[in-house]
Amino acid sequence: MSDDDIRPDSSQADSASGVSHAPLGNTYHKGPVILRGQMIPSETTTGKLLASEESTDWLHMDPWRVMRIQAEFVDGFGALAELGPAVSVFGSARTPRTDPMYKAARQAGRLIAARDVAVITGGGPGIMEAANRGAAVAGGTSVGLGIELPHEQELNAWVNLGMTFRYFFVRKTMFVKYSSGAIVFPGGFGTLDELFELLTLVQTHKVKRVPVALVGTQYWQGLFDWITGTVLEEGNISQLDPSLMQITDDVEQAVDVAVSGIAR
Ligand SMILES: C/C(=C\CNc1ncnc2c1ncn2[C@@H]1O[C@H](COP(=O)(O)O)[C@@H](O)[C@H]1O)CO
Repeated sequence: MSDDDIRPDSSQADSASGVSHAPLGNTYHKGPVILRGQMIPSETTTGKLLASEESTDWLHMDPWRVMRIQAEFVDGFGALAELGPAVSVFGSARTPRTDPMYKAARQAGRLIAARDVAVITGGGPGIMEAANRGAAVAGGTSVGLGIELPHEQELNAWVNLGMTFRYFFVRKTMFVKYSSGAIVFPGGFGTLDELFELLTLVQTHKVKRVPVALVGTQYWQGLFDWITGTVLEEGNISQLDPSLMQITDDVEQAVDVAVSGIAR
């Protein structure tokens, strides 16, 4: 029975005489609530649902946004729940295909896939494309978790399991939840955001330790020295924290580090 069904209240009817003793007339059932007489609404719930609306302001309000965020979590969890072991590869969206780091990220994707581990990237160009390419060509699972950006961008052509997110924080949850390790290639703010998100969650024990390999000693050493020097000396991190990441130029070693968190 639908929640807006109107039916006579048979408990009030005298079946012998056939005379209805429902002094207030029909009973309107709204879930567990009954309404009679003047309390019966002129519009039904279904009627309201199906009515066309003049204003679409609600589309841009927080309660509706919360529903969209929920939907994004549901779709993400649904798409990735059965992925199996995976490693995230982060790095610049701007790395040209001719750059040695593009080649290195491709190699990383291939080596990760060869270990039967899925590769997860942001699904964009540059390092992301290279890692997806290496994984897909090697016959592996090549995941792209894209982000809706003002200038429309497709997921790169080497993604074989992809989803595009509207919200950065939902997408970042997916990276953290579904990867057991990460390889970080040279990159800009996006890459640094992904690296520090991971390190912060590990440092604060929100997630268990995730091995992180940084590829490119020349690129990362300055940051690492500043962290282990100034940041540590000022007492803003603990002694342990710098060991959460390892820097290398050797892609095979980076893959070893990243997959070391996967129980076999
Ligand atoms: C800037 C350009 C394209 C952006 N396209 C992106 N698509 C998917 N994911 C992206 C994109 N840009 C950034 N990201 C995420 O951040 C990391 C790279 O950011 P960076 O600032 O380039 O370091 C990356 O790992 C993604 O997850 C024009 O080509």
